[in-house]
Amino acid sequence: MRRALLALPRRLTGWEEREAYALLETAGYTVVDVVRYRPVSRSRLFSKAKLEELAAKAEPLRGDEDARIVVYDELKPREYFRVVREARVDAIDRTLLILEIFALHAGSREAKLQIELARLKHQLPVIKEAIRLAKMRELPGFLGPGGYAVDAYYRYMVSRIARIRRELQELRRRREIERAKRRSAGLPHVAIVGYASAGKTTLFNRISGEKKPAGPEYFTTISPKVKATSFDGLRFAVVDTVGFISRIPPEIIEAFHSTLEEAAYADLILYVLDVSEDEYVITEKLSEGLDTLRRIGVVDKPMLIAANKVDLVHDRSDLERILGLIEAMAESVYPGLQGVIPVSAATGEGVGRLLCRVATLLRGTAGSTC
Ligand SMILES: Nc1nc2c(ncn2[C@@H]2O[C@H](COP(=O)(O)OP(=O)(O)OP(=O)(O)O)[C@@H](O)[C@H]2O)c(=O)[nH]1
Ligand SMILES: [Mg+2]
Repeated sequence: MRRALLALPRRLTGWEEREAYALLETAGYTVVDVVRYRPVSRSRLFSKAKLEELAAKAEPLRGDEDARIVVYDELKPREYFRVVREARVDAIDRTLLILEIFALHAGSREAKLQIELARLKHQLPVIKEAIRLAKMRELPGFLGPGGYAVDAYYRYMVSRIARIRRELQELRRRREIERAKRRSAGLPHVAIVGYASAGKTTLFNRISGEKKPAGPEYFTTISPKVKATSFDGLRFAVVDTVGFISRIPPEIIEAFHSTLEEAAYADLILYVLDVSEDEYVITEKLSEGLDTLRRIGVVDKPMLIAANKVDLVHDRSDLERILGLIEAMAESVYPGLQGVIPVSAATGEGVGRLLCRVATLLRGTAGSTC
């Protein structure tokens, strides 16, 4: 495990803070100390005093190449250099933390390239700032003398970004051809979406008979998985996608466009929601998720909500109330909602009924019995 000093903004809610710790753990960090702060302004996160506190707490990490200060926020280049110069420990922000996790799980060439692209785009302004500082002689010795090395690195990054973009375009074109082939074979598409760790892959495996990895960590699934399957004589393709998290950084939204894009092309959205969590968390995650979908252009496509992990909810009247709440909330913001169905992807409870509803909606027949 790598050691981390965590800098947490005070505005986070309880579950967002738990999400922060979960992400750090998934990325392989042990948090050795925490600094809480209120940003001074949009561009400046830390006051002078806060910076000194950060540096003091980072002291034990000095000299440890793997250790990081993790600023759970957006770290602007100037602020990055302030932190690193004061604390003398390298720092990453929330976006880079998420990219580190993505890198751990990226299997396909496309996923790897997308992560590299997102990382390069994130680093570019930092390198620009390094060039500026080197020219002002404020950053002696950074990446070699005189800033020439930095200049060369900057040019390398720009050309690498262009190369990756071209290769990604080619991969995307191939994916479109694949998608078109599946379509001409007449297969309707069902995209499974939802928050990280909601149980999307577990449901995908159960529906498709696949054995893709599922687990309690965040972002077990990075690139989309497609499998043709059938229910009640109807063949369809089911697609597993990357999970949502709160406030997805814009770099990642773009980089993972192709994964989420599957949802935009699907005939039906299966939104997996973990209903074993606190009521407040469930509704927050639902509205965040619907927001993310809206941003990729999914606004009124038919959607079923799979209220998952009902095996963990023991009080049935509690469950009824939560299901009602989810339905009311989703209906008020998402016109395409076709129902909320309680399931357990783990035990299989309710999955038959869910598939019956899926088949009915895909066939477009009215008056179904499920
Ligand atoms: N008790 C219970 N656990 C479940 C159920 N469905 C999934 N899980 C567990 O929840 C965890 C997350 O499941 P995944 O299927 O990996 O979730 P995911 O949504 O694909 O997660 P990411 O790919 O990381 O976004 C795993 O530990 C599963 O075993 C369920 O119905 N009941
Ligand atoms: Mg998954």
